[in-house]
Amino acid sequence: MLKEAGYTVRRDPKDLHVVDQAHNIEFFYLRPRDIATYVGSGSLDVGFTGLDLLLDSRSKAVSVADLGFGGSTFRFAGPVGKFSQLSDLSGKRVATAYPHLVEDFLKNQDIKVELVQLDGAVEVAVQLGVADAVADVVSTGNTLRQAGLEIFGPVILQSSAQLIVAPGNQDEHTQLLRRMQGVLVAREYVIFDYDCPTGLVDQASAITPGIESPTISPLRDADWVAVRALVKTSEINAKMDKLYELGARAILVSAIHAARI
Ligand SMILES: Nc1ncnc2c1ncn2[C@@H]1O[C@H](COP(=O)(O)OP(=O)(O)OP(=O)(O)O)[C@@H](O)[C@H]1O
Ligand SMILES: O=P(O)(O)OC[C@H]1O[C@H](OP(=O)(O)OP(=O)(O)O)[C@H](O)[C@@H]1O
Ligand SMILES: [Mg+2]
Repeated sequence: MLKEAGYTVRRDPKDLHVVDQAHNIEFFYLRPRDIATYVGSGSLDVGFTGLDLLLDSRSKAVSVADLGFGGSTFRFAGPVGKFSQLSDLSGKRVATAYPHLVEDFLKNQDIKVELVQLDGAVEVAVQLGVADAVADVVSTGNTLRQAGLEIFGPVILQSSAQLIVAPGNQDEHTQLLRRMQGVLVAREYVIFDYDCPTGLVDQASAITPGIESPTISPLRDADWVAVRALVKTSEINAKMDKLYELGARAILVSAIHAARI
């Protein structure tokens, strides 16, 4: 995303530090767990990290934008059929690599457990006998299934990538944030161009209203107009079907390289 946003990024995945002279920015590539700590202490101005890691770090860094990618949920899981609700965890051993996140959540729910702090691969902790249940990042759920575990209890957290800043540093990130949002919009939308019978423009505009309003341009044949509008990537096929059924033709869909809406 940084590359798409026009910044200099590392070429070698082993590089830990890159200077982008054109933008007067230094980029540091850190372990996911350490990013919020650096930003919270003020040694770095801004950072990209997961909400789960930000909360677990208990750092003073604050999120200024949800970047809408890197989504996961944070859940409790135990052997199939063994736990059904949160209160079943009382007094049990719970393995996690996010002890503060789990501790804060359980404190709120007034449940006491014995936390077993691990560094990763926590799903195997139950099989190896060091814990009765786990609290971990779940995306597809494949890792849990393979370990013979199932989720139970409430969602601890919905996490996704955030742009975080040092406290009191809110002004440092405006250009970075705007550019990242531009990349997100470029990924989220496509451009629709199509020919529409002049009498059907209102109906076609209702299908592709665009952001403010679709662009309608005259064609040489007065019975037709050209329509251009932004459409959500997730709606491409449904909108093409509707437009074609309505009578629109020559429907072209193009990717957006960059955008600022
Ligand atoms: N399978 C996944 N799907 C989506 N997001 C994930 C997944 N696994 C981890 N994450 C997210 O990625 C961020 C960093 O976690 P990650 O597990 O990559 O760190 P790590 O374990 O320290 O690094 P690594 O896995 O590279 O050793 C967290 O915010 C987490 O929510
Ligand atoms: O629900 P899933 O799609 O299976 O994804 C979730 C798994 O992905 C991450 O593990 P990672 O590979 O980062 O290993 P780690 O546990 O050592 O961090 C996370 O910690 C879960 O174990
Ligand atoms: Mg991991």
